[in-house]
Amino acid sequence: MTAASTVRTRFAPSPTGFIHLGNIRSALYPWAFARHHKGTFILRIEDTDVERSTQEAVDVILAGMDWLGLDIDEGPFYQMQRMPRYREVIQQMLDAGQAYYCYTSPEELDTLREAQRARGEKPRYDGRWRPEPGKTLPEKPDGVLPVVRFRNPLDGSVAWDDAVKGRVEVSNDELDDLIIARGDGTPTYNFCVVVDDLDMAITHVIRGDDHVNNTPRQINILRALGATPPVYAHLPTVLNEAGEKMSKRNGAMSVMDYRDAGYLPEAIVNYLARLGWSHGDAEIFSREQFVEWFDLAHLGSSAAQYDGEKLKWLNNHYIKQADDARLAALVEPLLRAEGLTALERPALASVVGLFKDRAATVRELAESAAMFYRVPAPAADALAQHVTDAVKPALAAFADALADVAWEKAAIGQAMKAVLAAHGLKMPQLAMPVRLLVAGTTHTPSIDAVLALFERDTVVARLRSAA
Ligand SMILES: Nc1ncnc2c1ncn2[C@@H]1O[C@H](COP(=O)(O)OP(=O)(O)OP(=O)(O)O)[C@@H](O)[C@H]1O
Repeated sequence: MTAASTVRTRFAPSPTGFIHLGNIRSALYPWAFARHHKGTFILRIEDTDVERSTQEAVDVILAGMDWLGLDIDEGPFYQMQRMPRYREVIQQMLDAGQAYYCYTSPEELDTLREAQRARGEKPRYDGRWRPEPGKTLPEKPDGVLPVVRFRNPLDGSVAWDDAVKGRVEVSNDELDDLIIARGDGTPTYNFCVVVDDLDMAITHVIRGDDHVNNTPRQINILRALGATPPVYAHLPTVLNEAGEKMSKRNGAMSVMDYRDAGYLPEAIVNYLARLGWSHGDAEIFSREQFVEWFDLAHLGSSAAQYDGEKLKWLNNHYIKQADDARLAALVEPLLRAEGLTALERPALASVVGLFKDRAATVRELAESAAMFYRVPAPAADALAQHVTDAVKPALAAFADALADVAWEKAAIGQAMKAVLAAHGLKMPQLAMPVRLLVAGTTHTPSIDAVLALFERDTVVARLRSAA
C-alpha cells in the first residue's frame, strides 16, 4: 500500500437546520484532499444535540453534498448510534486512571469561579476531585451524579503544526480537566469527536477554525488513548457580504437555495474551491483540475469574503458552456411553475441556446425563455413610446413581407432591412416595436434570431394587431 492511499478525511456537520456555503466548503476541501490522494472521505453526523438535531437536516446535508457531487466513501455515521462505544472508552479511561469522577455541584463551581474572579484569576476547575498520590479526596456527597473528567496533563504544553496556521502551542495550565461525560453518563462533544476520529482512523482533520480551541484538548485525549494525532488544517472563516461570519443565525442562504435560484453545481464548486485556496492565478477550472491540484499548502490563512457578483460571473461562464438540452431540462420546471405548459414550439433547447450567453442564473434564463410561451402583454406606456403612428406603416409592411419569406434568421433579417430602407427608418425604430409586439419586451437578443424561433403565423398576427 502506498502512503498516499491511507489518507482518510471527514466532514462532520451538526444537523441543526440547513447548510450554507461556509459549511459546505468544509466538506469540499476534505473531499478534494481525499480524492487527490485516492483516499477515503467519510461523513459523520454530529447529532448529539438532540434538541436541535433533526432527520430533515440530515437529508438536507445529504442532498447538498449529492447536488455538488461530493460523494461519500464511508458513512453517514451517526454519533447518537455510537453511544455504547463512547461509554466503553470512558470506562476504559476511568479504569486506566486517565479520567475520574467529579462530584462538584454546579453551585460549588459557581462559588469557585466567583472566588477566582475576585482574585483576578481566570476561572477554571481546581482539580479538587482529581486523584493524586497521597491526596485525600473530599467526602462523596449523597445524591450527586458525578461527571467524568479527563486528567489533562498539568505540565508542559500541547502543540501541533497546523496546515493553515503553522505551529500552534497551548500551555497545559490553560486547559481544564475537561468533562467527558455528564452526570447522566452522556459523553460530551470533544470526547465524541476524539473517539470518532480515532475509530475512523482519520489522518487529516480539515475543518473551520471555529474548532481551533478544541484541538489542544482533543490532542491530549488522543494521546492518552495512545493515538498519534492527525494532521489538522483549520480553514479560515467564510464571511458574508456584510463582513460577518457566515452563519445560520445571520441569514445565510442554504446550499439548496442556490440550486433553486438557478446556480449550476460546477459553478458553486469552482467558486468555493477559490474561497480559501488558490492555484496560481487560476479562477476557472473543472472539478477534475481542482482534485488534481488541491493541496493543503495553498490554503489561504485569512478570512474569505463571499462575493455574490463573482459567483454570478462564474455561473454565467458555466451556463454558457452547458449543453442546451441540459439547460432546457433545468428551465422547464420553472416555466411549468409559471403555468406555461405548451413548451414544444419553439423547442425549449433552441430558446435557451439563444439566451444562455447573457444569463447569470438558470432562473434568468427561464425568465427570458418565458417570452416564447406566453401571450405578450406590453405595458401601455411602452407601446405608446415605440408603436407610433410614424412606424405603423412599416410594421404593416414588415408583417406582409414576413408572410411569405423563408422562415429563417437570414431571410427575416433581409426582409427587415428592405422595410427599413423603404420607410427611411433606422434599425431600433422598427426593432423595438417589433420586440414589444411579438415578445412583450424590448429586451431580447438579436431580433431576427428571436423572430425565427416564433411561429410565422404568430409573428404576423401580432404585428398586424398593432398596425
Ligand atoms: N462561516 C464559516 N466559515 C467557515 N467554516 C464554517 C463556517 N460556519 C461553519 N463552518 C464549518 O462548517 C462545518 C460544519 O459545522 P456545523 O455543522 O457545526 O455548522 P455550524 O458551525 O453550526 O454553522 P452555523 O454557525 O451556521 O450554525 C465545520 O467544519 C465548521 O467549522
